Amino acid sequence: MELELQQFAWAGAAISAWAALTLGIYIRTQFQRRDAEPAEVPVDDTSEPATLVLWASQTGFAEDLALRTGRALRDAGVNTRILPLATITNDQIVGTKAALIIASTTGEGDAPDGADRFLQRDLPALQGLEYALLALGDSSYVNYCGFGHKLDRLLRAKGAHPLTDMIEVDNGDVGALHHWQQQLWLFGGSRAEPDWAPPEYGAWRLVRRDHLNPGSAGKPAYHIRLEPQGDLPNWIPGAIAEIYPGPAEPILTGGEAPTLPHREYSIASLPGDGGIELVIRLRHLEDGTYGLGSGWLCNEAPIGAAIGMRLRANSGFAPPADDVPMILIGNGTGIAGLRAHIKARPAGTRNWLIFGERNSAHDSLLGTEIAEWIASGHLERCDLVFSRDGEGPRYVADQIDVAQDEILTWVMAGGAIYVCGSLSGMAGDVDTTLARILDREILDDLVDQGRYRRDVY
Ligand SMILES: Cc1cc2nc3c(=O)[nH]c(=O)nc-3n(C[C@H](O)[C@H](O)[C@H](O)COP(=O)(O)O)c2cc1C
Repeated sequence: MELELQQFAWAGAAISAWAALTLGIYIRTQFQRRDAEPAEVPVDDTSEPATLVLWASQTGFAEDLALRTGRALRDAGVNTRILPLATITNDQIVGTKAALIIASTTGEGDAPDGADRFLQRDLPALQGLEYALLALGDSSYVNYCGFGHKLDRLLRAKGAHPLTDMIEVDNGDVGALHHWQQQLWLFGGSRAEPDWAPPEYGAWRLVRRDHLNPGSAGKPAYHIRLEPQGDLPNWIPGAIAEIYPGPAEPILTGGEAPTLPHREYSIASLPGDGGIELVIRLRHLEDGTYGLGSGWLCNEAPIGAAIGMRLRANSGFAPPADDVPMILIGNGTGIAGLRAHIKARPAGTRNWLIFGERNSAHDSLLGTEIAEWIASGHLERCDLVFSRDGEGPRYVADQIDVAQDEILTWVMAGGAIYVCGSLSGMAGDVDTTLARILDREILDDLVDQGRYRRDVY
């Protein structure tokens, strides 16, 4: 079913100074209240100074490694506090023994959302602090481990002492992780811990592959469904599927070690759907071949094929409480991550979808389902923005600009903003527009409060 761009009511007037001021005060007050609560209570109530494990994560891997690191230290009896780098305060550092920092890089050498504020904060307690740094990255990016390097420079400049050289982890490299694990004994960890290994792939089956955009001027996108060969695991919206991008029988049943790097996709379904659903666009490479993961799932794997997949929680894109109004923003295959959230929201919750694609005639990804959500009131408001339809705002950032008064109203009502989709051309423009409407500092506060979350790629 085709959908027309929904008419939006707009107040017409520019945002008044009054609204911006009130919003600032409102969000700051909330921020202070939240900030006063400890992010995590240490498990052991000893007088021994705590060792900090700090993480900066965009899609959950650094956070996951921080939890493993913290657990390994606690198992060895070390008083450990695991905290996000983004919100660490000077008081939380004062009197601590050492800091183990795990930080990924996102964008083009950028800090994960909110974490760059650490670089700007006045933290005299860093002087003399001993630390170790694990930098996660992917060497196919120009700014390999860019944020890790930035952090390392800053820590040294502020007088902190590295106990070891920074360890770079290229695309989850197991050897580098073992290296980190071995260094934990310097911080009181045990040398007897078994080696960390990535979780094993579970056995799934490809049961459906529906072409979502026939006739599109863009590349084909598919709605893919996988069902488990054993028990269905549990997950919550935001979770990520790690797919083995090739024939999986040898690793699932033949005991062979995986030879290909995994590929990650936002999960579009809920456990109640009985399977994992993904929305994937077939990526065409310059040499005429297809992307590794998208080529396997969209083109090569026959229906019925065994698929190796493991799930990873992503607390950075975890759902808000039901009473929090939710603004969901995205484009293209970003509908996947948004769909899981929309489906999980109970009836009666306030949800606003702002979604962009090319042509309404061919690119209304999941258009029938979106129409049903509108009809049932599950979406209180829906703005579909088609860049090539030639009328109205062209991109989601333009629509946000047009609807800025209502965005403000939703945020002032305690709303949260979730963005899923492409980093270049969407998430960056959305971020700039939101910062202009709300003020950059307020947007940063929303990040700290978990009310501005992104799953962008
Ligand atoms: C959108 C995106 C941008 C990325 N940009 C970079 C980069 O500029 N440099 C780099 O070394 N790694 C980059 N990476 C790789 C991540 O750092 C790597 O996947 C890391 O394991 C993610 O950890 P996290 O889940 O804790 O965020 C990028 C990953 C994504 C998804």
